Amino acid sequence: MNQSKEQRILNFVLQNAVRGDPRSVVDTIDKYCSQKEWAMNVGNEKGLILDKTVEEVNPSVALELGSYCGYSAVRIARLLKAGARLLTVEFNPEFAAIARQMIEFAGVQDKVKLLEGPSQEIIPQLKKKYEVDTLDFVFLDHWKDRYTPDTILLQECNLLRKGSVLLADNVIFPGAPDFLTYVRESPHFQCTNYPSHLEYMQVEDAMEKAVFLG
Ligand SMILES: Nc1ncnc2c1ncn2CCOCCNC(=O)c1cc(-c2ccc(F)cc2)cc(O)c1O
Ligand SMILES: [Mg+2]
Repeated sequence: MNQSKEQRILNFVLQNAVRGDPRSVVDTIDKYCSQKEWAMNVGNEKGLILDKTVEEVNPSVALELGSYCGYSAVRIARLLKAGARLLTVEFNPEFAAIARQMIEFAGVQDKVKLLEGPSQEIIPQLKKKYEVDTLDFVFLDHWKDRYTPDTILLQECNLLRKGSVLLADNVIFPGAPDFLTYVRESPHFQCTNYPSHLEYMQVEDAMEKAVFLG
């Protein structure tokens, strides 16, 4: 049975990156996906916006929706302080298996817990099953039409506190227009837009930061 693109990305990392070095894993995925096969990692241009936001927030508990191959989980985890943790949620079992191996190879497995399943099932379990009080940082990078319902669900589950930061990928391409409207019109969020480009392409994209005001 021929390999999936995601398996080819993982194999390229296993053969070319440095085990235990998150930066080399991130750079190696970017090298493969810019030169050989496009894939929906957040990429380096938007990745720098992600890095700056994570450094600014310095989260103790972070959530990622949409792990894919683990690129942004590795990118986020490498910046977390001792004792901080990232929960990353992936719906697709093949992607989850690849992401687990990517996280392990990068050496950030002690900081990252990958939860397999749809976000709308996992989010209500975070407090009781995964011992989360509130989330300091949330990276939204899953189905674009889940951004709004899951932002509402996070509030309903009391998982946000005054100052919790949401950062959403792809608000221009593929686009999350209802999410932009929702957070920008809500009195509970203070929003900032970061224009950028679609990973590995010269197509306009952007990230939106939404700070929960309580
Ligand atoms: N836990 C969960 N619960 C629910 N759903 C879940 C889930 N975990 C995963 N999923 C499923 C969705 O996962 C992937 C979502 N990401 C994208 O679709 C994406 C697409 C493009 C893109 C595609 C084609 C183009 F031509 C141009 C750009 C670019 C990006 O940067 C993207 O992030
Ligand atoms: Mg994305």
